[in-house]
Amino acid sequence: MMSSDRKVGVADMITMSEIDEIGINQNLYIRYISDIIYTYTGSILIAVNPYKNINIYNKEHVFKYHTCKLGDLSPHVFALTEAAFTSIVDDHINQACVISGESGAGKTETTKFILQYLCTITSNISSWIQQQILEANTILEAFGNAKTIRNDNSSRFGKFMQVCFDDYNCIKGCVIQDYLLEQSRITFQSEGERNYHIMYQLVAQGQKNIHIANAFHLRPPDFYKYLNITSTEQININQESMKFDAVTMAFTVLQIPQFVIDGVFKVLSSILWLGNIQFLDIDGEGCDFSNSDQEAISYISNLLGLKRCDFEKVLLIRQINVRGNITEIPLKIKEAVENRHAMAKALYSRTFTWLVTKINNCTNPGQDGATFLGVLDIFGFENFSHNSFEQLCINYTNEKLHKFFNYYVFALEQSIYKQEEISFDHVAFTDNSQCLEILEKPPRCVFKLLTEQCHMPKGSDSAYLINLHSEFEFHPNYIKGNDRRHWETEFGIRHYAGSVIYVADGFVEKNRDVQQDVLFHHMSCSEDMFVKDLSNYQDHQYISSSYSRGSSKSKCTVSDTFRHQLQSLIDVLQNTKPWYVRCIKPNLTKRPNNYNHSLVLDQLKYLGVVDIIRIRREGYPIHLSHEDFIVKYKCLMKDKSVECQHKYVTDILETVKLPKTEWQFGKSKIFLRSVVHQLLENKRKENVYKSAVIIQKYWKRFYCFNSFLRIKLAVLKIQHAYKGWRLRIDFIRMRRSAIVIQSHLRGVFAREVATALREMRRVDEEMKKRDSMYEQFTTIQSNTLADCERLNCVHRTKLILKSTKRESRSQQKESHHFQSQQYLPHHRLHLQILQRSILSLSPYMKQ
Ligand SMILES: Nc1ncnc2c1ncn2[C@@H]1O[C@H](COP(=O)(O)OP(=O)(O)OP(=O)(O)O)[C@@H](O)[C@H]1O
Repeated sequence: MMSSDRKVGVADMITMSEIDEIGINQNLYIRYISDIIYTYTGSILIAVNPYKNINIYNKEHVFKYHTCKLGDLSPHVFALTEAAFTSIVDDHINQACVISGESGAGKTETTKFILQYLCTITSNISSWIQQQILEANTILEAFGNAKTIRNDNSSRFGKFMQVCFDDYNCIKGCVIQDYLLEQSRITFQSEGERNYHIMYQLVAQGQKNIHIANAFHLRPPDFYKYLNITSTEQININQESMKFDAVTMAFTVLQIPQFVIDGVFKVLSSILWLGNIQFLDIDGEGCDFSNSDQEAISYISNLLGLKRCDFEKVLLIRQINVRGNITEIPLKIKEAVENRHAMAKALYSRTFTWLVTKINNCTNPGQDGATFLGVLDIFGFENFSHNSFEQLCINYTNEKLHKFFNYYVFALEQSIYKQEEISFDHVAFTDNSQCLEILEKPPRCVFKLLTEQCHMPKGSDSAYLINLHSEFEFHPNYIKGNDRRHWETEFGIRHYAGSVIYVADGFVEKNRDVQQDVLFHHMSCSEDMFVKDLSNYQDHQYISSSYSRGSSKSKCTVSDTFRHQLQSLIDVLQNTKPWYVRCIKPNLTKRPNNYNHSLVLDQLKYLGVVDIIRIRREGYPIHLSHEDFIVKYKCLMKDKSVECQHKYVTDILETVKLPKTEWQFGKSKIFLRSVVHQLLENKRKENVYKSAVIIQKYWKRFYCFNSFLRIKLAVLKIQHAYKGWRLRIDFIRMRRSAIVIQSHLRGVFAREVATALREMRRVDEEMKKRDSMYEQFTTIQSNTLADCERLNCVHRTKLILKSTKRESRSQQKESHHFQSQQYLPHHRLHLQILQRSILSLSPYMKQ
């Protein structure tokens, strides 16, 4: 082990003598990113917990890895997620990221990084659902995580999150499946460990906010027994209260109504008060409440909206249904205490399952068969000084997943080699089939024998142990132990990751998981809507029991339910393309820059990393049918005509000058080593890139030309319309002006004509006057002449007549001259004006 004061880097890890010995160092592709170590072996990412914050998970890094292919950039969980996401986009196949490692190795953090990455790269459209998915994690962490000696934020449940995508590859929703919440933590925590985070957060908030304290009857943290079993740690009120605010905020984002949130906190407060009930023994036959219990009972009844008398009965009496007759049996003090613990556990686990269902309802992706990327964050292998039923279930999960991993990586691979008749050296791997058989294979196995005991009225842990010993004494994976003194309390299993000794005490009780039917019956009449809903809510145990057995008599045990869940998980995983993240814990002291070599090597071994490296090196991990190979790599050949597939495939491989040792022909497939495949892929991508550029070029040209034509046409249309409009406007203006001029000229002309007419009329009248005068004169003259004649003064008369004629002629001349002198110019002028007006108006007159 390295000294802790020396900064240890990855280089130290690669040259570790142990890894050299098993000959994998040249295959380990390790790069150093700040202090976190990420490394790939195929599609398996190995991540070493740096135990400190490193700036490699920000948005900048997300976008750096987005659209990059695996291996282009330094190994990173973002690169693996991008590869899985690309596989969804390209192949429309469901993906699964299986994150494993021991407690504190960084599984939960890795899960968060994967979700953060997916939400960021798809956030441009449906950001609300992404926010809800991220906030769902906050709630699950508060209710499902707790401090343990190995990890300050240890997930005490397993989860499989299926992030669903729509046809446009945007996040459509998320479905969460939870596995085996650790219930014992509610009522008991080991030294240095704590209850679930939310308990401390709620109590801390009560310390800061008197209204909350009054509403939920909260007391200081050191008041509650369930929070102070062994831990003497002081809680940081401010910090916990801030986390409480984050949880309530998350509830709001998930659109959970306030009365429901209050209901959840009421149940939590009731659980804490339940822990404070102390019973008084009555002659060893029954029990009653102590004085100090009265406050707790009244608060719990009030918080849960129960009748006090009903609740007291549930605490002190057990009801037994014998052929339809209900018999009431008083509980002894030990039973009452256990019953109270069972109530607390049932309330908490039901609240937790209710929350998961509620989150699923909020983030439901709908009914359509969307593709999904599943992220499995499940408890790692556990081996403590005291291992119980929970450890058996956890280790069983790891066995199941290891088998799936083996199947995917080794067994499946080697069976294909055999089928295709290619020559290969058998790769040995840690096959755990036998261990799984002893745990789960019917009719007689570790879990079946346990369920059998649970269904017996007097089933006990010791009877279970006796059955186990007699059944499996000689099984290679069973350990009865050499020390006879422990035969009545312990049994051991040889797991793939090491032998674990289990203490059988409490197995039957834990597996039975006594349902608090009577309590939930009373809760169904509660005034509190959430409490009522919680009682009506069907626990998955009931659901699975009803479909698996069809009778309500034999309820499923905890292990039955868990096995059902696990099997359906494996079924889902089998239909996905798996990606593995193997998380490694560098030391047991949670310190940065400190690597415990043997600890790391142990984890590498039991996580199957060593085996996987071997098979990657010795095997042919890439296999493609001849057709697929030709379709994929035909682009590398100039001659595109395929006469014989076999020959064409060989031609392709020879064109790229690949050594014959690196590939093999099977019966229907071609098998390639990773190096060869990488080379082919690089060439293909180069080719595809070049072709894509040419296609883009042509398309862009076509697109631009089309756009140009469209624009030109549009411009012409616009010009056309504009010119027409402009001319119409000009014409209207000119016409208006012409009308004005016309009217003006017509006015002038009319006025002049009128004046001329008036003058002519005057001249006419004058002429007529003169004519009448002349007539009068002529008349007078003729009269005079007649008179003269009558008077015989002819001469004189003639003379007079002559002179009168002369006079009259000169007068007439004068008058004519005068007239022509006076009126002719006027007439001429008028004519000229008229002519001019008519000429200037003539163009408009035509119109
Ligand atoms: N990539 C990382 N960068 C910085 N710190 C990390 C990283 N991964 C893990 N850690 C630190 O290690 C702690 C434990 O990690 P995490 O809770 O993810 O472990 P786990 O494997 O999920 O454990 P458990 O099985 O107990 O839930 C975290 O609280 C965090 O402090």
